Amino acid sequence: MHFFDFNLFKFTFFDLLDVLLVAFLIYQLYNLIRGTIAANIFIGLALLFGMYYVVKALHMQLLTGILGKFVDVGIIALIVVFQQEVRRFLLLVGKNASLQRNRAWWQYFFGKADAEKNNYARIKPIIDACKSLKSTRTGALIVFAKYYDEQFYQNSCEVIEGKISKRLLESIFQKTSPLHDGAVVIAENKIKSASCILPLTEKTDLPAQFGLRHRAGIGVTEANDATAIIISEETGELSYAKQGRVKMNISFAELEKLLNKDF
Ligand SMILES: Nc1ncnc2c1ncn2[C@@H]1O[C@H](COP(=O)(O)OP(=O)(O)OP(=O)(O)O)[C@@H](O)[C@H]1O
Repeated sequence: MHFFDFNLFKFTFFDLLDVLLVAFLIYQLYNLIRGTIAANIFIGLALLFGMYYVVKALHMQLLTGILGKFVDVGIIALIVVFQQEVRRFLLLVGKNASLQRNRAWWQYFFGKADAEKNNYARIKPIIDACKSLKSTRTGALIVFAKYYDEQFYQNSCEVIEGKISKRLLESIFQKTSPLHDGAVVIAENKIKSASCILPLTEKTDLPAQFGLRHRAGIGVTEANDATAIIISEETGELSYAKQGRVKMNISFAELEKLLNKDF
């Protein structure tokens, strides 16, 4: 009689790799949906799947039949329900293999000082504009898109295609400007568009003072490979959003560091 199957405990290097990769994917998934409404949906679906296997093991025919209908369309339902999260996940995976990254490594080894000098020249007008907007308590939302998705941005934006300058940014966000409502999108080293209406985050754990501007600033970084500076009209505070998370009340020195890294 066969009591114990030692083959069950054969653990190869690839099994270990398999477990580590699954753990990594679950961790990334957790990071993506943490604090969002999707986390509740995910728990709901996990319970449904769990229940299906329990009732199946207990041979409860009727419930197994009903729950089985949901489980059968499992992967398609997951993709439909988590459309935004799947998009963000794929962006995250793709970003690490992107040409932009490889160029950054190249610069790291062969031309760091030069790259930093150029970068400072690029970000200075943005920092100067933020200083001025903060001092006048002018609300602003500036998005830095790694990839300018025409379909995503252009539907709701005014096309600008202008050189990045302090005065242009100030003029756009001035309260009497027809373009001041909405976000400015910077990509390909240009102010691509202004007055953009962006998707709002569905996060439920944000500070009470965060209104639509902050929600839009966080939302765009969830749906796209982008970061965003948010200047509050109410308090003049600067926040920085990246991958759906937000750093509040940052200083200009911090902003410079963040832009140096992300822009
Ligand atoms: N979907 C959106 N996309 C881009 N900008 C938006 C969007 N919704 C609102 N805004 C901008 O946010 C402004 C309203 O900001 P609101 O007062 O609700 O935000 P807030 O996060 O509390 O910021 P503040 O501290 O500046 O008041 C609008 O005038 C508009 O410019």
